[in-house]
Amino acid sequence: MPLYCSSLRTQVPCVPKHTVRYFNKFLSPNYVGFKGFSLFFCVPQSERQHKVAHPIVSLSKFDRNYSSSASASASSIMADQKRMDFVSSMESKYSKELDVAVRVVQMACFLCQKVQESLISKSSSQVQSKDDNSPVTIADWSVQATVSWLLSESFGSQNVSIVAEEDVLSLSKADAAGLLKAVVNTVNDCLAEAPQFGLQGPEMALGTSEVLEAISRCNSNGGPAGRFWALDPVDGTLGFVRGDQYAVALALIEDGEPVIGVLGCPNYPMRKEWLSYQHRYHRIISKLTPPTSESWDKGCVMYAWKGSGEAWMQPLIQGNKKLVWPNSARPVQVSSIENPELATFCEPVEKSNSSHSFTAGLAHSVGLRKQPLRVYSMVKYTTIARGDAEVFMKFARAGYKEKIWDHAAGVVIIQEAGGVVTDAGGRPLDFSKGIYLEGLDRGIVACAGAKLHEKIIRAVDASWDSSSL
Ligand SMILES: Nc1ncnc2c1ncn2[C@@H]1O[C@H](COP(=O)(O)O)[C@@H](OP(=O)(O)O)[C@H]1O
Ligand SMILES: [Mg+2]
Repeated sequence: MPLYCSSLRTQVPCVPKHTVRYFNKFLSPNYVGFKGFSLFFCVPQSERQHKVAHPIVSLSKFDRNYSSSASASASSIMADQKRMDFVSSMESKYSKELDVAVRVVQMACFLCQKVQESLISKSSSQVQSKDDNSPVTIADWSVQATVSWLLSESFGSQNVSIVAEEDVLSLSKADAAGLLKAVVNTVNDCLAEAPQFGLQGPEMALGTSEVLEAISRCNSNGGPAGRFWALDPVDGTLGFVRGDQYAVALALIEDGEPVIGVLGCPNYPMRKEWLSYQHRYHRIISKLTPPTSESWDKGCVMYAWKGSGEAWMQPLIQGNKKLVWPNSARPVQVSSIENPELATFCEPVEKSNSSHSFTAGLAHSVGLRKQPLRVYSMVKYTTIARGDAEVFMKFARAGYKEKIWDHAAGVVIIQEAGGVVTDAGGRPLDFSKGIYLEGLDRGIVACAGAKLHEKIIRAVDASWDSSSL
């Protein structure tokens, strides 16, 4: 793989020196036109799939234009300057949060992988049912405790407010002593590995009360003002217990808007065609031909911060390797396919979560010809952001209220990867009204591009009244 490590080091006004950036697209390997800071790796556009990145932040679309527009007018340079100042200020505002969030999600994925292995190889006795009959496992509580503890340690508990899916009610019941013990052990086993992820674990193993405290500290109700984290410790628990796709979703929401999105997808296959296979089949094949330590077979953490114009994907930490930033991160981008005939749409596996018959009708009317790709969890957002599918549609039954933690991280990532996410009325999702996406119009439509999006929104309008939703 031709990789250019540039040692160009010159100064550019208005960009903080600490900001190390990855130059994307516009740079040729021998590029010298932009009086840049430390250029790390510059790879030609044709090598896009092999690009290796990057520090915590990246060049926005603006920056790319800026650098290539030698003939820009004075006024546009001033506008560019403003925009660049804005990007730089946002970078310094969120860089620590993004760094910590990605490391924390890496750790959560590590935890989930271990629990999923043991769930599959043993029995399903570790799977509990919640009041709404959805499954919950040791992993859900353990990830919530681990993320909550690590965020509090990193930013100070007084500065951390978290909205998350799980509570401690069923864990605290008298007959749940075994379950609670397993959660405490799982959390401590995971936190013991914190240095591998560049984070600091506790000096001594956490006790039961500390673990329960970390879980129940995630009791924020969100809202329109201030900062809070939205966490879905294991999104797609059904996929998780079935050995299939699931995600760890962490978003930072500020004044009602998601500003950082991080999605850990431990089973996300690097070969897109594997998404349509039964995961069990993939597991068998992986066992027969195990990936080498160098090959990136499956599992990633995808992340973005609002306004950067970039979304990134890094592999999960394997074995005893240490997470060294940027951990071979690569930029991801939505697909450029606009023709519905060539587009793939994805939707929930469970028809109780989204009407398959309604989306089939929509697909037909807009000319989507391919079989739907049914995927558990927010991995569907990953699929769009990475360009492995072009459309994601979800139409829940009437009365179901979507929760913010099921969407916040994915929305930032798709938008920064170049895609569009709205409700079925074409409006942005509203994360400012508490734990639910209040006012959501009918369903959720995420697309790689505006043209496909528009077609689907129009088709929803045309067929809604005759639907049974
Ligand atoms: N009846 C329902 N309608 C729509 N979504 C539902 C639902 N019941 C559960 N969900 C949500 O769908 C998620 C699973 O998504 P998917 O269907 O895309 O795999 C669940 O998250 P958890 O698995 O975190 O509980 C849950 O939030
Ligand atoms: Mg969920």
